[in-house]
Amino acid sequence: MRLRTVLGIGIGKFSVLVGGGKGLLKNGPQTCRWRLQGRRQYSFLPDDVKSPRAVVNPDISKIRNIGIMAHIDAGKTTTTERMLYYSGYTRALGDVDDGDTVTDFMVQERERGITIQSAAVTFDWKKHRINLIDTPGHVDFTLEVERALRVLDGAVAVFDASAGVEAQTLTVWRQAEKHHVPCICFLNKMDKPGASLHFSIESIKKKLKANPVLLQIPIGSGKSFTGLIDLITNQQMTWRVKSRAEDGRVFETKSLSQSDDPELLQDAMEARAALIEQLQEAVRRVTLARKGVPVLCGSSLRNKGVQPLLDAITAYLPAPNERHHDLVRWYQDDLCALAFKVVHDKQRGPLVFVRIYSGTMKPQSAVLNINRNNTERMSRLLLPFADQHVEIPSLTAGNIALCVGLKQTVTGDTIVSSKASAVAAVRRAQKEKEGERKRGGEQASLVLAGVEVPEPVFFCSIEPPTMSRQADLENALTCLQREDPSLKVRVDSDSGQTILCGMGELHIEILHDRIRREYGIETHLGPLQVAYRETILQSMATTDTLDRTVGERRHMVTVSVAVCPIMDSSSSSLTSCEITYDEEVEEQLSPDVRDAVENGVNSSYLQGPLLGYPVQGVSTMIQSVSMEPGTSLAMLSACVSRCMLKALRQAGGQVLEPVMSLEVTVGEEHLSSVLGDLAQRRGAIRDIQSRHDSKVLLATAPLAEMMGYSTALRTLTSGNATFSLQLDIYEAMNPQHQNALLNKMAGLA
Ligand SMILES: Nc1nc2c(ncn2[C@@H]2O[C@H](COP(=O)(O)OP(=O)(O)OP(=O)(O)O)[C@@H](O)[C@H]2O)c(=O)[nH]1
Repeated sequence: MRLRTVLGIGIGKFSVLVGGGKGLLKNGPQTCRWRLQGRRQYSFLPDDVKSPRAVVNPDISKIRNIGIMAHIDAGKTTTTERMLYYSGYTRALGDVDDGDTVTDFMVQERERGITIQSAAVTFDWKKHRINLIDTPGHVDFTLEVERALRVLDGAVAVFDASAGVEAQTLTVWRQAEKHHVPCICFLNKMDKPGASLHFSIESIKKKLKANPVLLQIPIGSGKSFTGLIDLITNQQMTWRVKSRAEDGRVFETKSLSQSDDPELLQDAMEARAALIEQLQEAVRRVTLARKGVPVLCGSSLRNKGVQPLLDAITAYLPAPNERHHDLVRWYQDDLCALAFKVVHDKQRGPLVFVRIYSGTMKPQSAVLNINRNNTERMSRLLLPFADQHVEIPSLTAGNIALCVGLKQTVTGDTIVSSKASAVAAVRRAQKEKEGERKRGGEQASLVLAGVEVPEPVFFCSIEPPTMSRQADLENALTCLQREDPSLKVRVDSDSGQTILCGMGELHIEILHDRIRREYGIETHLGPLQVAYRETILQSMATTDTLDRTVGERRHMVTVSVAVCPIMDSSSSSLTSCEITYDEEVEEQLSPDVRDAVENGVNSSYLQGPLLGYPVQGVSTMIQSVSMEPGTSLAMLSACVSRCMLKALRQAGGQVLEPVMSLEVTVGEEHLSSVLGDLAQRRGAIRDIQSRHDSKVLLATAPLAEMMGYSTALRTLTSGNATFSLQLDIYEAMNPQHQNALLNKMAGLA
């Protein structure tokens, strides 16, 4: 039978009948049984399924804003589902493979069994409020993880214990490091035959360069994995689950040592309690300082180890007031919040997720968006519970909320209560930072750092079914862009076509699907193309003169520019272009003329001379500008642009192509065919590692050669391989491949 996850709406009571050593827990269609065997039984599931309205609103020290992050398929969603179940917020265990989980509520997520957008849920666990964000593992949705980490205080990194650290684990770990987010590691899938505690711990040390603090060891392995020993409390926990149908709510704990002398036992217990407290405090300090990461194990799918993980979240991860957010302290008790995600709701319009850093948020109030310098009215305030939201009267610092009514706010914006409170915060900041105020930094210093948006590597044209739907398509794309800053949309100046730029094949495919389902527009996508870049190989100086008479007016201008390459091939981030001036020229030019010159240079950077791709890694020096009186600024810009094109052409154009790093996990028997295929894709093998009976192949390959790789790999290995692909670097193409590309683009090949 397919179980459905129902939230706490109109729910009847569980009835618990205990008799003759047997328990029976009834819950509508589900019935769970357990047997009492004279040992203590723990069940944290309350009698009722709780409504998200019932979430406790504790002191800030008892709030945990955490994210769940991992490589794709490590089990984040399954773990989150168990957390909601054991904390009493769902009445059935959602299953990603059945497509009925709470947090993967998008149709595409349920169909594909993957997380695409990070979902937020709020629940409580032992008097703590946990605001949890389940983030996607697929590399195409990395920005979702980054956005979530920006506003979290702690994270749980979930591992497949048979695979240890995988490619995307490394990426998300680095993101957590960047935002100084303390982490706990959860070694999931301990029930898999290849699961290994030792292997996983070693890979955490070696690949993440982290210091694992092992808090539990598993009892049994693979199919015989039954529970854990808690190394701090010295207790063993075993889950009496024989089949998948049993839900693991019940597990037993027994003390490892017993004594007959009650007095001695009492003394020992007290001493032990003091020791444990000290130890726990030490583990906590180490975790918060990111000097070590607590490691726990379990199997979410088999319902083992999730309750101790929840305990560890409350014990070791920081409360919001234990994290140092430098920029917000100037607001003191005034409202300061960061918008970290926007979703579009058909009925309610844009819903903005915010993290409140200070002060209190209330519905029916006006707030100031510092980034946009405008005042907006928030109509309602909601508590997120996946796609179900609960209206609340107010929310205090340290929490995550959903705002209705903010129409202009986008991801990365800072929201405060009023202009007056922003000015007061500036004053406080200035007082504190007296003497070291940065140039023009007043406003900027109050804006919380936004989120870095990665460069899209793929693009394709998108067309509505008929021109009459063009406006609808534009509206859909505007909404989708507000939700997803990694989607870029532009209009091709030559063809007039609308172009989508995204992070990968899956990203574009999902967007296409969402436009169809959510906005009812059947669009046509052009072939997926690689986002190349252009640069130059050598320095070049050129002069150009424009002499044109328009009507009565003669426009005459002569400019000289020098371009030179400034390529930094050591990083994947694109080296932006620069504009500099000869000293004497700089002094002569008025601000208007400078703007016109820079417009001309920048427009030439947008479309390179070879194939019309954006130019990067070029520094331009303006050597001279001489204009006859009466020449317009538009003509000046046009002349600069033309001169730049000439200079870039003469400097020898070079195409840069995105090169991806690739990790393929494949059974030994298919290794040679995967290697052979990669050689044909201009792949370069960096390393081949052994992992149990599989091989892990680390390689780089140009993105242009990796189109449709998932289908090719599935065919080559009969579906027995997984891979992940992410941008490594933009690299100069060799002359042979560049010529082939130029011919192809010119329609000659
Ligand atoms: N054997 C085993 N399988 C598990 C366990 N936890 C999850 N799985 C399975 O692993 C697959 C992926 O689980 P998910 O919970 O969707 O993983 P995820 O990390 O949320 O995946 P993405 O969000 O798509 O990155 C599903 O088929 C689960 O049933 C576990 O403890 N043991």
